[in-house]
Amino acid sequence: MLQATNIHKSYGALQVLKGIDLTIQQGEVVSIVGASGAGKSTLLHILGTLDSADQGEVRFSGQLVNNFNSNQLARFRNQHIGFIFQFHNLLPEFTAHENVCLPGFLANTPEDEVKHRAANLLKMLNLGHRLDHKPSEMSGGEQQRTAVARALINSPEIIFADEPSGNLDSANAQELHEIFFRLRAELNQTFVIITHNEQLANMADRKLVMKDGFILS
Ligand SMILES: Nc1ncnc2c1ncn2[C@@H]1O[C@H](COP(=O)(O)OP(=O)(O)OP(=O)(O)O)[C@@H](O)[C@H]1O
Repeated sequence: MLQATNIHKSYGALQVLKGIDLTIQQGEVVSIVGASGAGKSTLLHILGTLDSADQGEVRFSGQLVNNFNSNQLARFRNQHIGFIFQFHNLLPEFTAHENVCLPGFLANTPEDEVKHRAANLLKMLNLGHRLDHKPSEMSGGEQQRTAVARALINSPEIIFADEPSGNLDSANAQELHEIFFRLRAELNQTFVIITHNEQLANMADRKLVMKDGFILS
């Protein structure tokens, strides 16, 4: 469902990605590991259309996104891609339910449908009792699970996660990792996950090791 070909990216004289080829199938959980500075986040941002490559192509289900303008990209991301970052980036003045609803409203999905779906997702992630809580009224694990629900609200084809459990204690990290695999089992959800957590990296269907701008395996 995702195909990246010959991706190159430099920042000034620094060549960060030197020709990455990568294909991700629907329902796969793929982890990306590698030393700090290896280019993992840069690659994830390019795959997720948050940044553009200097050279190479990114296709989703055959559709080339390289030439999309910024409005087209924003719409494409909102409808097809979910993101989870190390820090949840929830809006502090909104409740968990409102935070999850927001990308659904931006996609112009009918309001009732969005609200119903957001509540169901939060319940599915064991947050049925936290719908009306603001981020500051939730634990770190609950905040991150809310971010997972937000990533799922528009039924994305793929979710990109950058160090999703990097800010969690081991019990919450493990719960989050189990959720990823439950979502794959129940929804055939596709994930590409950058992680320094060895357990998560090894649970994935494929573990990609990045070094010096290339994928080693
Ligand atoms: N916007 C930018 N401008 C200049 N250099 C950048 C920029 N973004 C990243 N870099 C550099 O590119 C290299 C790769 O960064 P990247 O964040 O992709 O690495 P990473 O493998 O994700 O590292 P980490 O595990 O520490 O998050 C680093 O040397 C970084 O300093």
